[in-house]
Amino acid sequence: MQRIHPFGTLKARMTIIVCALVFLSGILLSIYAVNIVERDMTRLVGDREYALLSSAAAQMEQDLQSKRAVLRVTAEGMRAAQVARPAAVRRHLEQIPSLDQQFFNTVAIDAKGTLMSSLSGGAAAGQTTVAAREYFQQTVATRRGLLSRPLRSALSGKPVVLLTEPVFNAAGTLQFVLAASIDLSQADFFRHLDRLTPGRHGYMFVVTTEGVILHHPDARRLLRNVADEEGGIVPSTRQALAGMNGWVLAKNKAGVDSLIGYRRLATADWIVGIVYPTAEAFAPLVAMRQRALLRTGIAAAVAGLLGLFAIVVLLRPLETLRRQVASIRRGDAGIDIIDLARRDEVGALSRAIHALTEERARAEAESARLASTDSLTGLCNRRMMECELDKALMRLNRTRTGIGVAFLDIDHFKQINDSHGHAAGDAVLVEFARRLKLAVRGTDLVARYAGDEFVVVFEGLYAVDELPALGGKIVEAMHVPFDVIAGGLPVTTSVGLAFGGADSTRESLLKCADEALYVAKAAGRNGFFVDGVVAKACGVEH
Ligand SMILES: Nc1nc2c(ncn2[C@@H]2O[C@H](COP(=O)(O)OP(=O)(O)OP(=O)(O)O)[C@@H](O)[C@H]2O)c(=O)[nH]1
Repeated sequence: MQRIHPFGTLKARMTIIVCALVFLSGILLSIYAVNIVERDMTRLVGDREYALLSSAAAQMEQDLQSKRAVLRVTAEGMRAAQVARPAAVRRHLEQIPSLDQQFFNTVAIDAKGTLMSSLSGGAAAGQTTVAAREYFQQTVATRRGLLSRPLRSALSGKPVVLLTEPVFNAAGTLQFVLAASIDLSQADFFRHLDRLTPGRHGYMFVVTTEGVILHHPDARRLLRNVADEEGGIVPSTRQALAGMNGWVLAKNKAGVDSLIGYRRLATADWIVGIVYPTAEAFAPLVAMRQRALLRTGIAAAVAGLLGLFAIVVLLRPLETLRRQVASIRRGDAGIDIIDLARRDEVGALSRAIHALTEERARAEAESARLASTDSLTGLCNRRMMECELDKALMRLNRTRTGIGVAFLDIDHFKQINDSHGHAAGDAVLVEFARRLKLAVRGTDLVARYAGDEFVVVFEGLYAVDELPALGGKIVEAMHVPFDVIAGGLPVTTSVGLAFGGADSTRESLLKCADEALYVAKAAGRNGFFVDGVVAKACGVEH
């Protein structure tokens, strides 16, 4: 039997396909589920960070408001007290402790832009002028306080932003301008932001809407404009400068994938920002994805094993059927061992195999019959006769009896054909065969040898003396005219008979019978002749 490669079996292929499908669908499902969860979680984390950012922005806004309020109240007090001279101004400022708490420094600048007094000392009053500074000019022009652009302080050299407040006299003439600075390099003002710094590598920053950096963990970047920096503005910051509030997933300036949020203040042209590297922000998500994929893989492997087990169990009847067919082929068992009662595909296959085997057996029997039968007369053919004669000769050893062989030929059969046609000749052959069978015992073997020649094998004879009676019976059986043409057709036969024992062969017996037939023919036909018994040769006349 042809050996099947282990991976070529239906079982192996089904298992591989089932495992692959389970694994693939498991992985795809888990990727799909993880993606949905990740999308929601990302939104959740982004919204949470943005909420923190908004609260930090609100806090910063409140800080600025309270600083403005302190400065405005100070200016109001000075206007009400008609404070005008530098010394009086300085004294007044020194009496307000919240100025010191809220600001890095507070200065008074006269209407011409000359420094009148500075709370923290520094440059000498009367010698420093800020007339050219934008914040001073705008305050004078608008007669209102403002929040300046970030700048480097002329007094301290520090990066600062200034809050200004004009002080008028009773007639409404500008007396001087109060300018209070916030030191951008001091963490104090941005403490709310820094408290909210996300993770280990995240950071908060503040830029003006023009892109100037007010607060950044890298202090060297303070007062730089993001547009002037190497690499230019990252796209998300460009959007924020254009007015976008919200968060995005994008690369930061260093090229790190990050969650980046922006929140613009309502009362200042400032934008508070947050940068949170995604590797850190979504670390739990990454861990969750790995866990999910690992568990899916394990589940798929278990499902595959269960699938294999199920396939092995389900295909067992097929294996049983294969074994049954193999043992039927070897001849160890009959066709009946196949279970035909199953109600599944294996049952259908069993029934098909059973039916096929039976059909084949029938066909073999039929072809064996055809191979051993003469199709016209239905008698055994020559081949079958020779085979049976051989067997009969072999049996003689046991039975210790003799055997007789009769060789027959229809007399002048050619004339019958020629005179009455081939069909009539066939009909004569059929009738001749029928009569011949009736003339001998049912146990005798009657065969058509060839054309109009027939052979009869008689078993169980004891002596050659028995043959004349048999020959006579045969010749006699043909004497009634054959009913194959109107009025009947006289048909006679000549018979040669031979007797043999255990030492005879098929060839010798047939040869003797044929020779005896020749004698019978020569003697005038319509009679028989027994080989070796010349005295008993006799003609039978009609
Ligand atoms: N109709 C028919 N004729 C057959 C068949 N087989 C052989 N024959 C014919 O049978 C004839 C046999 O003739 P022969 O045996 O030569 O001689 P015969 O006419 O019988 O003369 P004798 O044998 O000498 O009496 C031939 O003409 C064959 O063609 C057959 O199946 N059907």
